[in-house]
Amino acid sequence: MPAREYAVKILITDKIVDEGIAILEKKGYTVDTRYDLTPDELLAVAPDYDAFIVRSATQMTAEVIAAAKNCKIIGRAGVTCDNIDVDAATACGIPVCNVPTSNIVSAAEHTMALMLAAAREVPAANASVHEGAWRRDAFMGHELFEKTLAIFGLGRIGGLVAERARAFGMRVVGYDPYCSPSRASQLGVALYDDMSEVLPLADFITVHVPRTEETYHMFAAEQFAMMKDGVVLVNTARGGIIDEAAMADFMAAGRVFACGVDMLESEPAADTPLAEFDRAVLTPHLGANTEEAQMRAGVNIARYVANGLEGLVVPTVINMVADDLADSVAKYIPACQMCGSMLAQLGGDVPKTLSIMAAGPCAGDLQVLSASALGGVLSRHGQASVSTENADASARRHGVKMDACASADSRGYDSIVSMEADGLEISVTVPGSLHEAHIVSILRYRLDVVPADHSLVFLYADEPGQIGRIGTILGEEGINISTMAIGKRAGCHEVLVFLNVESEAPKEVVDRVSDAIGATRAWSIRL
Ligand SMILES: NC(=O)C1=CN([C@@H]2O[C@H](COP(=O)(O)OP(=O)(O)OC[C@H]3O[C@@H](n4cnc5c(N)ncnc54)[C@H](O)[C@@H]3O)[C@@H](O)[C@H]2O)C=CC1
Ligand SMILES: O=C(O)CCC(=O)C(=O)O
Repeated sequence: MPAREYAVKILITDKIVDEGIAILEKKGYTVDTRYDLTPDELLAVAPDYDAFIVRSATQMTAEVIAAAKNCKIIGRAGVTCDNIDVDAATACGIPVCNVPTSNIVSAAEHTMALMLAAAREVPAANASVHEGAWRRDAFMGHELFEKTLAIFGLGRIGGLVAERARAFGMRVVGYDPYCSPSRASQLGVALYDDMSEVLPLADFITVHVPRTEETYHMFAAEQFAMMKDGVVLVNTARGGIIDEAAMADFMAAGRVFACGVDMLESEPAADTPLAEFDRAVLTPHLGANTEEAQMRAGVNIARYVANGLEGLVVPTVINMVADDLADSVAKYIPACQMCGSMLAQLGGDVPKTLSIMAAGPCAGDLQVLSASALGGVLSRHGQASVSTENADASARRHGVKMDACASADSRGYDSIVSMEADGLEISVTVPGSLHEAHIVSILRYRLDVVPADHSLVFLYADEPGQIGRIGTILGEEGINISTMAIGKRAGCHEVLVFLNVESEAPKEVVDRVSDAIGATRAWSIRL
């Protein structure tokens, strides 16, 4: 990264995981965490910051955004950006990005938890036992098996709920005017065009639509009147979609058996009419509150915000060009940047050629992968910001001839990107949802390593005792090895050792190791 003239400051106003904060601090940003700012305090400090990271509690109003004169990006560590005035940000030229798949599994699982808890009166039964009672007859619940579940909103979370409900043996029907019949049929959901046709069919109803003008009080007295007696409703989407007062009336009348509600109309709030019902299972916006979702959200939003500050491609910008980039491509952006940076360090100069070959779902946007790889290559040579818009011009300016192609051979991985710069090769794959890039081949030596900030790479003859020599010298020099991977290449008597080290090894140390093991090549790599 080029030296900065002033401290770039990031304000985080809702708690994200420490791992996310560490990513930003490692890049040299000043990170302030202020989790209890009042709206007025936020307005007052807004001009001081280059970037903001929020979850759902902070209101990034038009006024705050206008005050944030130095803001270059706003990151939402979650899915929904309805607490950010996105139009105001767009008008100010500020990209807003999110992590759209970070918490969807958690939200879907919370939906199932609420559905089961409501159907079996788990909270009330639990409370009674805590009070010393043993009232088995008081709690007679309902099975999910062979019941009809109506899902309103068949997007990311609605789709995951459909899969889970089918595993419980439920019949699943749905209403979503924007869902294609083929998606519904893939999900095993009978799709209806009219909400009023669906309501009388359902034993259970779950809501997964955004809160918009169209969906506000989408479930009001008129809709409750169309539902089956004894229906169970779940809302983990947004408050206000269900009219709480109407639902309370139908619960009081015994027409609604129970409900599970994660999102109240005004948040934070305990003054809902639902609070008086034991069979109203209420949680304080916990859909995304799992270790796993928060790790994905915090780590990935930190990476995206850093990208935005460095002028690199931000895969999940919702108000500008990179909108709607599939997660399968998005997670390869930092991976390609990292490999580009490694290739530039292996080659020692800007390469004359840079070829990208991608296989699997990541091949869905070769332009983005190429721009990211070039960004990594050029970050070592004075140009930090490469986007899809300026990639061609940047390549021409630096004399890099680029090409990219998709391949049908993903070598057994879900997706893989192989890149070659002047004949030097690196292949990377990014399994799972934590976006951890694994190098699976360097210079055609096969291995599996997640590179750290500092690493050492040696090529040497495969003879007994070599690893011991390396370890001894690094130990003597006070350099701790955190991980080690050995790469082999068919028919080659040399091996490649890749060592992640906890601090940068000075050149004299690298030379000392090289001499001791007779290395034919040695590199010290910094990411
Ligand atoms: N409880 C929590 O912590 C969390 C809640 N959420 C909420 O869950 C909801 C769903 O999120 P995603 O599945 O990621 O969104 P998504 O955008 O993938 O899906 C929303 C679906 O609703 C459909 N839809 C829009 N208007 C509709 C209408 N009038 N009638 C029926 N369908 C309509 C859309 O076509 C789309 O398929 C959002 O409201 C989001 O804010 C998301 C994450 C965590
Ligand atoms: O934990 C959060 O930030 C809220 C999650 C949420 O509601 C969302 O991502 O839309």
